[in-house]
Amino acid sequence: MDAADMGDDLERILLPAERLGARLDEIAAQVDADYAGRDLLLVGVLKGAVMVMADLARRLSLPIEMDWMAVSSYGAGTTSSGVVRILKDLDTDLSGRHVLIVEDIVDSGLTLSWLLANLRSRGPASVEIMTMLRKPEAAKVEVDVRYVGFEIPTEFVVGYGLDYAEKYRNLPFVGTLASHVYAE
Ligand SMILES: O=P(O)(O)OC[C@H]1O[C@H](OP(=O)(O)OP(=O)(O)O)[C@H](O)[C@@H]1O
Ligand code: HPA
Ligand SMILES: [Mg+2]
Repeated sequence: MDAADMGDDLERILLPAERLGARLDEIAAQVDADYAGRDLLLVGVLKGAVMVMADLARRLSLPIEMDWMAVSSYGAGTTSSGVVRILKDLDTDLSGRHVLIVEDIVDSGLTLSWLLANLRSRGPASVEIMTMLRKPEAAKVEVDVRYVGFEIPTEFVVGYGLDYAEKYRNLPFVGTLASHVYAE
């Protein structure tokens, strides 16, 4: 799916695919340097982080493991309920592991602050966060994020894994939707 397939549903492209890829090249180089000589476990947060997890993992030279967690705070809407539920837990025992949580977006920060506390309670050697997008002005709680792709304005965005009512995850770019989409 690309912009041309969206008709008038697309408002504007915030981050084209080339910028996302170029930024991931830089972040992967940093992660490779920071975790050299250590065993790294990437924990992707389903479903939004699927694209960034796949694209980051492929850029790393380090051997890594990947695991997945599904938590939900948004349901089908555009604002966080603040209530986080585990829909799927990790298969991996975190004790003594170096963990890098991979996320598509930190918006209110509620999902990640909850997840960080949850994973830290499992006895890992370290837990850090990589997120492709962050909305600094939307933060309800401050979360210490080690690697940030881009800071974006407080607008609801879709694409590159991010959905509105489960749609638009397969756009290669990050963009905003025309207001009529939300009214339908
Ligand atoms: O900082 P916050 O305000 O908590 O928002 C960020 C979270 O919300 C989205 O997940 P969502 O619950 O929509 O699940 P999804 O990834 O399956 O779309 C997104 O993928 C983050 O996990
Ligand atoms: O801006 C957003 N778009 C899609 N999903 C989200 N989950 C948190 N913020 C967003
Ligand atoms: Mg969502």
